[in-house]
Amino acid sequence: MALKDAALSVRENAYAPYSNFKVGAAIRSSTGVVYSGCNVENVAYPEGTCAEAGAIAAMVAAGEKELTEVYVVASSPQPVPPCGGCRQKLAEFGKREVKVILATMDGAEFETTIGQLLPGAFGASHMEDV
Ligand SMILES: O=c1ccn([C@H]2C[C@H](O)[C@@H](CO)O2)c(=O)[nH]1
Ligand SMILES: [Zn+2]
Repeated sequence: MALKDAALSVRENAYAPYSNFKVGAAIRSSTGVVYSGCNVENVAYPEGTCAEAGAIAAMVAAGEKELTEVYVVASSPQPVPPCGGCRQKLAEFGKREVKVILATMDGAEFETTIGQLLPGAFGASHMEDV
């Protein structure tokens, strides 16, 4: 399945009664499998989780640890950039060059990379002396 179709499809399942802002994310793993996730909010607001986090959790639960492409779609006028936490999560499982497409429901797409979203990322190399 195409990443775009997977992201649009899973977005319909988003649970966002507090923000009314539904987000869908799809990632392709290094084996070519597509995993998807949607945002899941909670009445205790900080307990809500992002679409990107859901897709990554699905990939890891399936036994995979490398993502090679990301697609995020939301019903906003402009493509929505992942939050800071999701940028760090994406950087954990994807190389800097990995393409990230941010899209709107109207079909507008903005292309970036994990490295551009999180320049100077904290990584394992920073702990080498520990
Ligand atoms: O990239 C993003 C940005 C926001 N949200 C969710 C979190 C929250 O449920 C709602 C409003 O911030 O959108 C995501 O899932 N991914
Ligand atoms: Zn997030």
